[in-house]
Amino acid sequence: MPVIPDNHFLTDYSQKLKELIFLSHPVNKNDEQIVSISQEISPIDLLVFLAMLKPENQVSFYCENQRKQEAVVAIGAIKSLEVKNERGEMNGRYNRFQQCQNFIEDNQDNIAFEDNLDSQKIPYFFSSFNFLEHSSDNYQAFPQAKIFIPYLQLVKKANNYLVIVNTYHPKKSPELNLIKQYLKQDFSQNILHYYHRFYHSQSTPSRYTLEQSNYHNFTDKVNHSLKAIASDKLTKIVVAHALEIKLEENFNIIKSLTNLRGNHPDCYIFCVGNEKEEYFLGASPERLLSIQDRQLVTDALAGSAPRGKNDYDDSILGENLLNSEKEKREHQFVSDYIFEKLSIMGLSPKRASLQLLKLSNIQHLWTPIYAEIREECNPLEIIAQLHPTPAVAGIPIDIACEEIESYENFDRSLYAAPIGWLDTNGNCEFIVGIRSALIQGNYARLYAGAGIVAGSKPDQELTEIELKFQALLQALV
Ligand SMILES: C=C(O[C@H]1C=CC=C(C(=O)O)[C@@H]1O)C(=O)O
Repeated sequence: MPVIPDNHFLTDYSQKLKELIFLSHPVNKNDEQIVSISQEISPIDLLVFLAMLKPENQVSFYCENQRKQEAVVAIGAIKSLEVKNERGEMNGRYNRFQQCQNFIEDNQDNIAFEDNLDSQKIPYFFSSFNFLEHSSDNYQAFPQAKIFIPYLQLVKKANNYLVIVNTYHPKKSPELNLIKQYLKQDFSQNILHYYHRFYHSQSTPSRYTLEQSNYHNFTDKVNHSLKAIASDKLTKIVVAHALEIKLEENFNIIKSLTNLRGNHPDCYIFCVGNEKEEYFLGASPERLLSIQDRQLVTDALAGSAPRGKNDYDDSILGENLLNSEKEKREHQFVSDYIFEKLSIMGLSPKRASLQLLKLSNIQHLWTPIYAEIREECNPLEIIAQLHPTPAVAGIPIDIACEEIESYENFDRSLYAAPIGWLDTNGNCEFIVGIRSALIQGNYARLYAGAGIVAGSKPDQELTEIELKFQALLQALV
């Protein structure tokens, strides 16, 4: 029988653990080795782990795929790299990915693994990139590229839960032994029990004010894009819109993520937090790049329809989507682009047949694309080639990005951008940060976009982005 200690101890437990891991941490002087220790624990909700163990003003990363029963949480940065604005840089489009790759190469041999940890298969590098490699905004919540090794992480694979602490405390030091003892003390029970009290004491935000909806801006942008398409400047462009809302109190990040997870079991639920308690979160159905044991998978995802109110309506909507000449064209641009990019890299990609991806609120045309990785290929090199795909930018890519920059009156930040993790062995999982929002205290900017091709109708595109916003609003407020 597990003994549940009294509340004083429980409060103390997570507090003390945070102190040991984050506060009383030695400063790295001469690029010392990072010592990595791990402990298998009994099951715990990763959001509980995040809520209870993230100290204020520490960076964080969370990504969960319920279908695959996989999730990761990373808290604090023991080592990190930020790449700021790259306008005017030579080869700026690829440089930020290259810099992050260099960071991995410089650090991956500098981690000493204790225990029998199969370190090769564990995410160690957590990363996010802004949609564009530069920005004209004075303030940016997230830099153009960021990669970090965390102090504390939790990795879930099916029913296995592994806590990892990365530290500069020397091997066999008393501090390291103390941390190990703490991790062994019925960790999950201790964290969970106190969390229930914490969670129920949080208020539920309800009322919000719409700071800006300006949907006419969106339809204006669609009309403008249709003209650019008619004049052959572009073939496709993804027009995005930002909805700004304000609450009376701060957004509750953990509750929002819990709601997103409940409402969107087929999506990746994700959240990236910076040192200023600003968060970028969402429920994305789109995988940019997954590599596991040299098997690469990516998604061509474009073309949308709502879900039906009953099975019959739903299958009609699905059939219409599969047979729509305009939606298929919009989709094909994406599929061909990804296929071509992977082929140019010498990866011999293979496409599955076109299918429907049915999500709780929307359905999409979907072509999974597979390839086998050669030894010399590193994941960030592939991401540099793939991002942005025409599912979030357009065709031709460079012209679409120029239009996006000059016509969108907001910074995309991490919207539609690569967010993911890598291990020390070439495995990775990166998603595309769509169906997402930037949260700063009681303010949120929600993002949604729609692909525009010849034949797109502004009203229908507006309905599509309203559907996407609705899903986010339901989770956030
Ligand atoms: C750019 C977004 O979605 C993309 C992914 C799937 C379907 C899309 C579409 O049908 O327009 C978009 O290409 C977004 O949701 O903000």
